[in-house]
Amino acid sequence: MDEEGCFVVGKLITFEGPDGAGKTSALMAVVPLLESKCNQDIIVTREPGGNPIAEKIRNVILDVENTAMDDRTEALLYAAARRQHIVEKIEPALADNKIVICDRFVDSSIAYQGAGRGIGEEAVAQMNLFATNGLAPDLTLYLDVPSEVGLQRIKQNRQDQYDRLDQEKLAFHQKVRQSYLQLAQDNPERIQTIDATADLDTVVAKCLQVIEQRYPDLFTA
Ligand SMILES: Nc1ncnc2c1ncn2[C@@H]1O[C@H](COP(=O)(O)OP(=O)(O)OP(=O)(O)O)[C@@H](O)[C@H]1O
Ligand SMILES: Cc1cn([C@H]2C[C@H](O)[C@@H](COP(=O)(O)O)O2)c(=O)[nH]c1=O
Repeated sequence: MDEEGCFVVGKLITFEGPDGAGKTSALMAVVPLLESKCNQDIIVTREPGGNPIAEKIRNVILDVENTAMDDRTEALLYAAARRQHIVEKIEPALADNKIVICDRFVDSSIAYQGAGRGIGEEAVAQMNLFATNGLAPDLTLYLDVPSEVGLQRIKQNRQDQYDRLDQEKLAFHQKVRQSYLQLAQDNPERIQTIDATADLDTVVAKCLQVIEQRYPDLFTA
């Protein structure tokens, strides 16, 4: 049940981590494996984005031309995209008893805008409550890598897709990672940390194991 009294029956599972941790790669490999064993429908989505309005906001946020963007404007845009995504896509899917697997959610705002930009993690968490109306993930897989490793992966393999946040200095990404580690420490039930320095197959196997252990009833033997 959310704070407006809507009945939420599905599950929201989020993937989090610093840039280049391998969230998208892991998620894309995990989902077909889950689908082959799971009794419930699964939808995959991402933030910022996930629906046409939020994808437009994503383009504004990540545009390397937008060097003048104020830190609070950035935080508000992420939250605005999130609100639209929740209302249009996440809540209807949860109400329809689906499993929603989302590449990033509020923890990203807390780590990147709260800690990375220095707005304050508590302030960003509070501001996001307005956007989420209390909707929170049931389970979060936090893929942990040292910032240098994540940035190196992006530099090596994805330089053509460098966005405004990827361009930030190492110190920014280190603050982001420290914030994620603190979030994981403060929310041990919800957030499961996965060592993402391992090879992709190992990371994928670990993600599957965590999900299956948490929700054994969803899977056929
Ligand atoms: N476990 C891994 N070991 C080595 N390289 C990896 C691993 N996982 C992903 N990669 C590579 O690292 C790069 C970044 O991966 P990916 O885009 O999945 O990360 P991400 O966490 O989604 O990044 P971002 O948040 O910046 O979008 C890709 O080129 C991918 O092939
Ligand atoms: C949701 C969200 C994301 N970010 C940052 C993290 C990344 O650098 C970019 C885009 O994400 P992707 O994984 O590369 O697709 O946006 C953020 O700073 N705050 C957020 O709330």
